[in-house]
Amino acid sequence: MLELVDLKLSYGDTPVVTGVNLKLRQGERLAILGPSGGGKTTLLHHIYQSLPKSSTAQCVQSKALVDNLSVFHNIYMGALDRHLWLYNLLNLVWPLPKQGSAINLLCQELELDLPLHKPVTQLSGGQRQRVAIGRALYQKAPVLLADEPFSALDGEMSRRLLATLKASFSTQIVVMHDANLAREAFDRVVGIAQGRVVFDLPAAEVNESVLARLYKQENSSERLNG
Ligand SMILES: Nc1ncnc2c1ncn2[C@@H]1O[C@H](COP(=O)(O)OP(=O)(O)OP(=O)(O)O)[C@@H](O)[C@H]1O
Repeated sequence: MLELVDLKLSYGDTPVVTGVNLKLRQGERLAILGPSGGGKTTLLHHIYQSLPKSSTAQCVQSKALVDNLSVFHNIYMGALDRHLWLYNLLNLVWPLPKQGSAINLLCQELELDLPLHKPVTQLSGGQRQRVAIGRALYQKAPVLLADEPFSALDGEMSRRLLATLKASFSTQIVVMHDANLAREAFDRVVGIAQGRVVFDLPAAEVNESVLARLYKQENSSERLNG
């Protein structure tokens, strides 16, 4: 699907990702783990830019929802590319019943028992994350790219939502912090620290010592900076 060869990414003069080699395959569920600030979001953004938009759904961090819009509008945004501008405009001004019922159903699946007209500013962190997941599901594309979609959810709910995502996306690339969930629910895990790939392994081979090596990179960089 996509091969990254010796990828380097920077913000201005500051390198953030260095010498990354990764083969991303169709039909695979890949989790990206690693210490904070290691370059996971930057890498995911690059992957998103490199894939065809028509086949890729993006689940943004919940802070990227449009605050002054409702649950309905934030989820409907996932469908904007599927419809003509006039249809989109009508829906945004006066939601059509067909779209209302589809989004209502989706909210039930996401265990979001809320009025669809509620502004997302009035939601909890976990509810906002599920609205962001809803928007990605409403894009109806085969490939999911998600940035920490479960960080504000409890483990049991994350597992139920992972099953929903599995049924909807044949290919997944998900940045996450929960190593246990990554090992349990994904085929392959890539560890990124200080902008480099520390490991790229089948999920079953990611053991405690592999994880310790990944997070040790964070401590050593903190020591250097401190
Ligand atoms: N827009 C930006 N401009 C300049 N530097 C940035 C920008 N976004 C991120 N960075 C820096 O790039 C580095 C990598 O950030 P990135 O968000 O990719 O890491 P991350 O692994 O996703 O972190 P986290 O787990 O905390 O979300 C960090 O040092 C961060 O400060």
